[in-house]
Amino acid sequence: MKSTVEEFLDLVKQRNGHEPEFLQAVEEVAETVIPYIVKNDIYYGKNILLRMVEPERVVMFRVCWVDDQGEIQVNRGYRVQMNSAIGPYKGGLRFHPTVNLSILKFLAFEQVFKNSLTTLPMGGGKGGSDFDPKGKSDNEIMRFCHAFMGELFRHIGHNTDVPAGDIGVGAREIGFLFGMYKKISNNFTGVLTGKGLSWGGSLIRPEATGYGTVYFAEKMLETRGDGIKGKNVVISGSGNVAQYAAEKVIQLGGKVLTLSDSSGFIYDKDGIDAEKLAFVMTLKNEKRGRISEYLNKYPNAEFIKGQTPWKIPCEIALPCATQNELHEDDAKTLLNNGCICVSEGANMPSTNQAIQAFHKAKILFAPGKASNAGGVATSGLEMTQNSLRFKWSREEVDNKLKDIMSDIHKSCLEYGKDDDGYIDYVRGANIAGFVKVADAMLAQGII
Ligand SMILES: NC(=O)C1=CN([C@@H]2O[C@H](COP(=O)(O)OP(=O)(O)OC[C@H]3O[C@@H](n4cnc5c(N)ncnc54)[C@H](O)[C@@H]3O)[C@@H](O)[C@H]2O)C=CC1
Ligand SMILES: O=C(O)CCC(=O)C(=O)O
Repeated sequence: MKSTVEEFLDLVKQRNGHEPEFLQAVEEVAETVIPYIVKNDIYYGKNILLRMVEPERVVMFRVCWVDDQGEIQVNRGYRVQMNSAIGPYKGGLRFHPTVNLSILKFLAFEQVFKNSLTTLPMGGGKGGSDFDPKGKSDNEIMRFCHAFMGELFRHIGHNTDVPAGDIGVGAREIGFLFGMYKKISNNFTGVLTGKGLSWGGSLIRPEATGYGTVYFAEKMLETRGDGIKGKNVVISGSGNVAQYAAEKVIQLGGKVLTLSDSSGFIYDKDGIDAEKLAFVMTLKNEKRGRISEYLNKYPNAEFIKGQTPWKIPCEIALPCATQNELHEDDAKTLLNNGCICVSEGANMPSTNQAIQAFHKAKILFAPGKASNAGGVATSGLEMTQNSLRFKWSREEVDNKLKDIMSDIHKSCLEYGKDDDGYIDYVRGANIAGFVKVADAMLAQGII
């Protein structure tokens, strides 16, 4: 006899068989949420999860632009508007050659649960393009962003859908996208978040995802009477999330040993301190160089080509680069080396098999939809400030961010505590995120 979870996943597979990342994200949710639905009459028999895996709308469009050599380039643009039951669609834009519908649907699906967990009124969406920003001039980036917004503007709005950044989309790109939206719509509105401080942006938004990931790790460690201070921390990535996760770890007295990019990782056994991190920020955000160039300035560090950093012994691991960057073998290596806490800064960086290994060893493990929700939460705070035509101080936003991460942690405890006291943060986050969206969908009827 097939279980309800298997039957559900078979159906989702029939419809989305060619979308492996999306199926992986759905499987992780279904395994914890379906048993909850079965036990709760108000959700049972209403196909609520089946409705949630179907995007409300998917927009796919052509993006034509001219490169510096005068050649016409053609890319594909997308916006997946997944669920608007609790608020306008909200979620980032990713510019990376690997972008396709499977990746964006997994990200949009995760975003629905994550945004629900933030306690703020935001639905879930995600978008982007297969455009590769690597090696492009600022003018090419600008022309691409303008062309992309030339179509996307029809589908977004401050009460409809509010995009932001993700991989390959940072402050520079948000500026170009916002400029074009404002020009075509003749409207200065909070239609994007991650804006510059002088034109509607919020303090702490650039830091928020990385800081939030570390605040969440602290909350988890607190449940065991522990903290970040004095811990060895291994971080992957060297982009927005990794940089500010590293900054917060350093501020809290932890030792950051690694950072990475798609070419490999650097291992600095003396620790990456504030000065070294400032060098990485300039290298990555301004010079747009490779992480291996760290050794030009700090030759005592090592560069390990083509590998992820999980074999470096640590107590805390923060995967902050990309999806499926931490496999079952990596999880076992981390565990054998004494890792006690994994807080995901990236979206779905650990495979489902790696998560099982962490759960089996009963270490602290937080899925991205809980631990990296600080970024979108602070985007929600940016939207609030835009609506109020007001600006909160750095300290005010940071305190709100801390409170939100603490509330997310409480929600995970409410739905994720096992009989033996172990906290299954995956189950906790999935069910807490589901309940709020499902209740709104039920109240709004079959639409
Ligand atoms: N920026 C934000 O506010 C949020 C980002 N995230 C997630 O965090 C992760 C990182 O995003 P950002 O730091 O914003 O992007 P970013 O563009 O600033 O940096 C991406 C980083 O990932 C690395 N990377 C990309 N593809 C890789 C690959 N195939 N192998 C190894 N490294 C790779 C890049 O070298 C870079 O260090 C993504 O999973 C994103 O979805 C999650 C929540 C919010
Ligand atoms: O700030 C936002 O709206 C998007 C953040 C994001 O893309 C994410 O949480 O994965």
